[in-house]
Amino acid sequence: MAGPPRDDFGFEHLPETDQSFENALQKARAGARLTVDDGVELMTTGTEFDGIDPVRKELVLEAADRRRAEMVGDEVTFVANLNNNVTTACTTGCLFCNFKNTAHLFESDSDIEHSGFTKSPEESREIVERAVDMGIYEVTSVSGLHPALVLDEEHREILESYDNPAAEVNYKPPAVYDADPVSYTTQLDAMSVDGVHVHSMTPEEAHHAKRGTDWSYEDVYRRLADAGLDSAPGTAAEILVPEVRDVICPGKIGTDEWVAGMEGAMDAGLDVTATIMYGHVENEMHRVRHLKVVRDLQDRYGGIREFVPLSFVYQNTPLYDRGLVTGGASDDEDELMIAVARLFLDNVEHIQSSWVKFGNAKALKLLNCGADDLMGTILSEEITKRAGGEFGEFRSFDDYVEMITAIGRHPVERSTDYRTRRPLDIDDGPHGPMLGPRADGTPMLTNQDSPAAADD
Ligand SMILES: C[S@@+](CC[C@H](N)C(=O)[O-])C[C@H]1O[C@@H](n2cnc3c(N)ncnc32)[C@H](O)[C@@H]1O
Ligand SMILES: Nc1c(NC[C@H](O)[C@H](O)[C@H](O)CO)[nH]c(=O)[nH]c1=O
Ligand SMILES: N[C@@H](Cc1ccc(O)cc1)C(=O)O
Ligand code: SF4
Repeated sequence: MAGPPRDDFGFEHLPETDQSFENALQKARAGARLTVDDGVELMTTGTEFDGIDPVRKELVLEAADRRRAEMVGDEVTFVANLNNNVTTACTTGCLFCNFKNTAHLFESDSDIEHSGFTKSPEESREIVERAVDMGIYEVTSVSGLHPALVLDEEHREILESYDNPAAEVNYKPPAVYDADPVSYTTQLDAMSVDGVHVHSMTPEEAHHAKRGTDWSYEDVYRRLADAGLDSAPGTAAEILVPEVRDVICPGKIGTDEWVAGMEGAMDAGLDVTATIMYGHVENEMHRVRHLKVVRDLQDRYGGIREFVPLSFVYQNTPLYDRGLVTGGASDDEDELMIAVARLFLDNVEHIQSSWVKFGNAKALKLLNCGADDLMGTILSEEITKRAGGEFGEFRSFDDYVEMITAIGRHPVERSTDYRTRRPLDIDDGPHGPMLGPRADGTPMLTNQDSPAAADD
């Protein structure tokens, strides 16, 4: 597993508890609320010895699978969606991320080649238009923290009023860059094609959208919602324990700020998701403490629609290049992450198995370890691919129906908030989306599969 360096960080929080595995398992089976120590016992299959005990692991997975069946039944959901990320330019420098390109490479006077992009609002709109024609329900959009990107023109005026905006508030005017991302509100408005659901603005991005002002997260999310935002992704969470963030993303907002951002989004009336990015330098105590932060937030607010465990994709990342990790999570760790998330988060209904991170075979296996959602069609992917992930960028509705039916579960197309659901029958193919604003059941085709491309 992620190897020897994990012991080298001098962490204060270690996977040590006063609980026993047997007690923790008994509580989990009885549906009692788990403590952090209970969670750590389950996640490690017992802290009294090193390594995963295969027999105990099966008992944890079984308990989680049973809990999933009790909480949400045998349906497996997925959403017809598109990822449309606006820019890869970022000034934050997280060590697990290969999505970003250093923002100064995008400046007009830089002649260093790079593989990044910045889309204009018009380009974003065209991309979303095409996907809405294909039947998508949702567009997911997450971006780097581009110095010219502002909430709106009022925000730009405030940032320009600083004496030295680049140093004080991480702002440079669009004229400095080859391409202008304009503003978050303009981009969201451009992506709101025919009322398609716009899922965007992580707490990190919301923090960027309020830099240099005294605006609250709620104010910012309200303005974003007015521009077309429907819900917010709870990425940027990584591991919500300061000593881990200090190692993997020292330039990022802290744990409290992430929680404040999520609260602001929910105060503004938006649904959110929550995530964990695991399998790097952190240990099981960090993972379960993270789950506790999410469970406490959900106790207070109730707006977290799903929890998404993102297994760290290590290949092309600075963490791996610099020898801080030697790999990602093992299969056992992925299974136990999903299972303990299901058992610990007794107040979050849906746990996502992310095929883009796990591949089909493991993603299906994880549906028997506590997960009940199989992500979305996405049509395009940059974060995982650029980090070295190899599981592609598209799953068709027929793929979904076949895979989910093959494991004896029931495929269901969902809305982002899970409130609208449409069961699919394997005998009624070919299958396509029905919930999007222009969806009519026609199968979605990617450029690669389209008849036009085949003629080339
Ligand atoms: C790339 S950022 C984009 C949005 C914004 N810049 C932010 O940080 O919130 C979105 C999320 O992708 C995930 N991510 C980035 N690199 C990853 C990797 N190598 N493996 C798994 N997840 C990754 C992280 O959880 C991160 O918060
Ligand atoms: N877009 C990606 C997701 N998840 C999006 C979800 O499918 C869903 O639409 C959203 O969470 C709201 O319910 N998950 C990934 O792991 N990678 C993506 O690129
Ligand atoms: N796009 C993010 C994942 C993501 C986005 C939105 C979510 O709601 C959940 C997860 C990634 O690939 O890592
Ligand atoms: S995770 Fe987000 S903030 Fe961090 S470097 Fe990548 S794009 Fe930038």
